Amino acid sequence: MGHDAVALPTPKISPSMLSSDFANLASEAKFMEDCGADWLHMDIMLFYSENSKVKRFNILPRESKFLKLVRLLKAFLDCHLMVTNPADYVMPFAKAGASSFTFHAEVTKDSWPELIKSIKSSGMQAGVAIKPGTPIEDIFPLVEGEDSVDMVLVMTVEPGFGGQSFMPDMMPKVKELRRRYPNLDIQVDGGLAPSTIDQAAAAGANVIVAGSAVFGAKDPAGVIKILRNSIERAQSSKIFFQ
Ligand SMILES: O=C(CO)[C@H](O)[C@H](O)COP(=O)(O)O
Ligand SMILES: [Fe+2]
Repeated sequence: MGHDAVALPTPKISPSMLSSDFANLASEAKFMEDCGADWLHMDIMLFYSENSKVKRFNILPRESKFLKLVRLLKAFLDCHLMVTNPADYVMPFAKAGASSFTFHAEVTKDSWPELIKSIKSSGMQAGVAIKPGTPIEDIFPLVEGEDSVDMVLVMTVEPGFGGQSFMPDMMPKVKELRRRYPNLDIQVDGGLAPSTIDQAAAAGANVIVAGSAVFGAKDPAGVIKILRNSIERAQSSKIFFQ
């Protein structure tokens, strides 16, 4: 099938709640929806804490109050789990109303198929994330296998913090994914902003996480529009297939 016949996945803008006012999560979520957000991105970080013994986490997995509030808004909750034991989080997140569950490829090599199966059978979409140092080839089996993921998240910063600089050298990974899988949801996370979005769009990303660029803007709705327009432009020109 030529690329002209391929239905490219729709652009989705997913503001990262990591940059929101945690004391007012529900109203911040509603505000993002009003600004045109498609999804809401939630970061759950216990990744480093378990190794370094530094307890650092953002939204407690068992604290489902926020998830329930957002469920009332019928938002799509895009959950990015930077945890070393993602299987333990599947049921709590499914029960709390998460829409998608993205785990890190670096942590669960032995149990990928079981993990994906359990995420999907509990009613969530499954995603796999890779850190900047992880080669893209590592996750091809997860996209092609019988129990395959719905989305690949290419980290464009080292996981851990909002407000870091976008890593353009991650774009060849995105480009390779888009070339191989024209209709896969490809997410980029870290440092996405009006100044960096065109690089991600040209590489073929269609799901854009942005925290500081959206929440720190005077006009968050305007920023969301700029991000979306860039993806739409790249998709209509099919620049990433050239
Ligand atoms: O996963 C993350 C950090 O590990 C965040 O989603 C990401 O950093 C978003 O923040 P920003 O857009 O400000 O870079
Ligand atoms: Fe994230």
